[in-house]
Amino acid sequence: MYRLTAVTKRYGPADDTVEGLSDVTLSVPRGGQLVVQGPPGGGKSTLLRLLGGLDRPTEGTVELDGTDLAALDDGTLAAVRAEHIGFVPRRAHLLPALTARQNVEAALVPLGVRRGERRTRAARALEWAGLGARLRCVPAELTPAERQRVAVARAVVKRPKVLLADEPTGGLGRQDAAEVLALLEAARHADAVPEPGYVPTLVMVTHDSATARRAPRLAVLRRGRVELTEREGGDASS
Ligand SMILES: Nc1ncnc2c1ncn2[C@@H]1O[C@H](COP(=O)(O)OP(=O)(O)OP(=O)(O)O)[C@@H](O)[C@H]1O
Repeated sequence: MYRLTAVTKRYGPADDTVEGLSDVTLSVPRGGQLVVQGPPGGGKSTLLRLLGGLDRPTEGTVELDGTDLAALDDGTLAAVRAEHIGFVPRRAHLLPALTARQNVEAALVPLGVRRGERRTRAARALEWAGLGARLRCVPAELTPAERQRVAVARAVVKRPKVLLADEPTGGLGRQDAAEVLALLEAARHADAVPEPGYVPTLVMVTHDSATARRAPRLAVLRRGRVELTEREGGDASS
């Protein structure tokens, strides 16, 4: 469960600050879903960076399952990120010399998973992502949409508590974008994921209006301020 309490993030020197986020309070239950929208500069990336422990708030607390991320030292925070937070960026950023399978396996190395298990889990995650026939391809041999699906598999394979996606379909055509979004949403359904019984919390920045309409929770960020809409039935009906 994520709980943000009175979170403000300021950038820049004291005499010339920009507020990326202003007094944001919200929570997302374990296994729940939040879609984030808003105009350019509204604070979406700032929010994701704080949720992902990539940055610390100027004021307020960002708690993941009761742990205040900002109170952790850098080493502990890095370990929490490696184990519990799966991030899908705008562009896949795969390692060009490695195959799709090796790219996915790489997410398990910091967790000390042995090689045989890494290979099995990476293959399973890629099969789940519809890339069972592409395991041995290097990124240059994959389409942009396939590379983005590898990025989703790489985030999911370690069974993180949370999946964070920052405009994961940027630059993709309509059909490809819909497939990547469907994959991310599918990751929340225990029967569809490669790891039985695993349901991550999903926070996703997307401009896709159909995804926003389906989301049990929608946060619109304008000038750092949040407007939250929760749909009746919440995550149960999603
Ligand atoms: N590292 C930084 N240094 C200074 N100001 C920053 C920094 N990062 C973000 N900002 C400012 O904080 C505000 C929110 O930016 P943020 O990138 O979070 O918005 P966004 O909604 O993700 O925008 P976009 O859709 O354009 O990516 C903006 O005014 C931005 O200029």
